[in-house]
Amino acid sequence: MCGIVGVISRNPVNQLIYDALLLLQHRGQDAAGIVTMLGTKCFMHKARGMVRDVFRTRNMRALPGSVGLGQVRYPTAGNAYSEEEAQPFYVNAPYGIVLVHNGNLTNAQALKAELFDVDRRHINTESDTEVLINVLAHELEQVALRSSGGSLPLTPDLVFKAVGAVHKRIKGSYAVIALIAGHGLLAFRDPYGIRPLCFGEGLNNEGQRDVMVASESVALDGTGHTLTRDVAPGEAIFIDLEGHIHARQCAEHPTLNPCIFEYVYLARPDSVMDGVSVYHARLNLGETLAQRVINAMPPTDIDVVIPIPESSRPSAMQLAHRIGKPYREGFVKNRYVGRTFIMPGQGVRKKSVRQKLNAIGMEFKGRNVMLVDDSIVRGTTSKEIVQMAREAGARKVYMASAAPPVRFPNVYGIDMPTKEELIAHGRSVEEIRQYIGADALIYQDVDAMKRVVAALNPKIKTFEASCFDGTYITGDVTAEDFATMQAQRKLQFDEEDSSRSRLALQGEEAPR
Ligand SMILES: O=P(O)(O)OC[C@H]1O[C@H](OP(=O)(O)OP(=O)(O)O)[C@H](O)[C@@H]1O
Ligand SMILES: NC(=O)CC[C@H](N)C(=O)O
Ligand SMILES: [Mg+2]
Repeated sequence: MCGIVGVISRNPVNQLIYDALLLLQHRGQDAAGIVTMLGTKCFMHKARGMVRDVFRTRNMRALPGSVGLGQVRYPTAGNAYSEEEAQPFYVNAPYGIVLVHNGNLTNAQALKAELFDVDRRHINTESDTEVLINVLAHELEQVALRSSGGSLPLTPDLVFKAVGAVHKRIKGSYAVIALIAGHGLLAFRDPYGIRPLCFGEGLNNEGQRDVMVASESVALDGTGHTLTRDVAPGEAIFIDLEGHIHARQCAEHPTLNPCIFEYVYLARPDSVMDGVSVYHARLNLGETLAQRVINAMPPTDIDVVIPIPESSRPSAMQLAHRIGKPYREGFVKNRYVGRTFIMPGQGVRKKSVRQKLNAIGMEFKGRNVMLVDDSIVRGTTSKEIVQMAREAGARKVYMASAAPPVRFPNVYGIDMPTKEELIAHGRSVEEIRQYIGADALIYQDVDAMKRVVAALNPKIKTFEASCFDGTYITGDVTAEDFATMQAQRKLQFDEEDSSRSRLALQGEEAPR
């Protein structure tokens, strides 16, 4: 996941995009970027780091124009430390296109070769987003050329035809926002609806209408926009420079299969995604988890329920309510340390858990505590936290996870490319319990998880839940694709690790 936003307005959009990116910061902490457009000229600033560090006043001043887009990046392809791979990406032909992407292409390497050999386009980074923008550029060029040799204006109809052709070539997950210079803002979502995308409208200070497209509704709410609806799977929305919204279904067989991990962990609880309140989904997960706890042990064995901040709070609260035990805040989160799961590299993640969370002794001393987390992925957080609870004087430390065991790699935009890194891969629940050092470990059930989230929107029949059930919803990820993606990520990790070690030897901090 990454956070993406695009705006068409009649007033400058630099501050509006900045504010929206801050609201999407939880979706990517590694790099941030904004492009604005004045006339047909694009202005770009992007760099590694969090939004507040990337944009200084001088950078904001250099982003004029009333149309623009932005991204916060959580890398799932290519190199986390490369500034070049920060988004937006730009190509100069046709028209001049800038693009931001949330998701992960599963056929990026094959497309890269095809773009070079057949379309005569060179890809200069390891980013799948650079592949995506080049496929879109090529297809736009083709539809423009086919319509009277490119002499006619680029109409929404032609843009939609190009998106239809893009859907046929690229595989995997993608929510995309692109600016076509001199024409407008294009947004589209993959035919499986894996990654989220929504749009809405608002009135600016002069009473004029803005249109905003974003990954999560929280970006619209927080900037004074009203959610119109989600972009449908396979659908494209084209907003022309007058602010008129054109929409068309561009995929042949679209189906809605939102990534269930968005509801578990990725999204902000105050967002509504594909008609489901993320907060409500987490309450429901806490409710069914409570039933699993009751089945596993008498609640009288538990003195207190303690969440592992931040994302597990709604589930832990509901669990406590359901089993009739007090909910207490036993860990304080340092608000200046980001989300550990989306940090690149296991070393930095591990160090960050202790920097981020600290125990309040009185909530643990002599008590049997039930710790609740939203998910256990690599086990980095739970192993440290169980130990911290013991150090704080807990008598028994039980652990419950609002998500089922994460046993399979993800190829659709969550950075867990290899099964070996997952604590639940090849281990029984009892073995995981021993590894994290808890006195009991209770997991959510896969079917119950799907059932209680789907209950909030009857239109959702299936989820992309591959990391829990091993079913890859696009159905076209071959063993070779897996191997290519894993090898490519491993190569990046090795390069990143060796550059970290080199810097450490020189007594310098590795870039973060
Ligand atoms: O088993 P692990 O590999 O440690 O991953 C799972 C943990 O990582 C996430 O927390 P994170 O600190 O990223 O974010 P949060 O503050 O939103 O909970 C998640 O909420 C779990 O606590
Ligand atoms: N998490 C994402 O959406 C990542 C987008 C893209 N695959 C990148 O690595 O930059
Ligand atoms: Mg957490």
